[in-house]
Amino acid sequence: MSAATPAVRPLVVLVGPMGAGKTTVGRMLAQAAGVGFRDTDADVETRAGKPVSEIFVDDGEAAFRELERDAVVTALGEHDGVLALGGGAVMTPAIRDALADHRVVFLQVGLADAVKRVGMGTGRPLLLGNVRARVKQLLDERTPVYESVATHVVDTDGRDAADVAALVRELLEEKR
Ligand SMILES: Nc1ncnc2c1ncn2[C@@H]1O[C@H](COP(=O)(O)OP(=O)(O)OP(=O)(O)O)[C@@H](O)[C@H]1O
Ligand SMILES: O=C(O)C1=C[C@@H](O)[C@@H](O)[C@H](O)C1
Ligand SMILES: [Mg+2]
Repeated sequence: MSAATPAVRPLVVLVGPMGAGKTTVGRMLAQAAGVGFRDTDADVETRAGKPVSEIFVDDGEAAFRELERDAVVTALGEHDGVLALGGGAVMTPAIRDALADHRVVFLQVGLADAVKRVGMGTGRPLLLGNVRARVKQLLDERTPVYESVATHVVDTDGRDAADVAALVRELLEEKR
């Protein structure tokens, strides 16, 4: 009889809106916990050979969402550290299903802090135009979805990224 191979799974999956700090906090948390960090936006960019903003322009959002779905499902099955998802990943039903028995932390951010953090950068194609209005619309549409997949919620408003990482770390320790 062969010994069962334990399933590889992330220590924690970070979800939340653009500017919540999934990438920034995720990196800090992984370093502090001594585990690897992986970001599905980066995985998609590697696979496509171009930045997310170019995928949206050249191939469209639907093509990006397909690449994202494959990247998330793959990473959930092979990464055992901190995994950050793209801000809109939870809007894909197959991704929500795949998150079902994982530890998922929703990094919550309000409109004012989110707008401050994303600034006027051009790397986020869904924010082109009126940044504040787009962020508000996405927060309104997506907040219930983040809440539905989350096992934990951490409020990041008014906290710097290191404080948020420390809070998530405490939460992971508590659950051991
Ligand atoms: N808690 C925080 N306080 C202040 N600034 C922050 C905080 N977290 C992240 N930032 C800053 O906000 C910007 C966006 O953060 P980051 O790229 O980590 O967000 P994200 O959630 O990964 O967004 P996306 O969904 O677009 O990938 C960065 O400039 C980062 O340094
Ligand atoms: O919120 C979103 O839909 C997105 C967030 C980013 O992480 C990227 O995945 C992309 O810019 C789309
Ligand atoms: Mg990110």
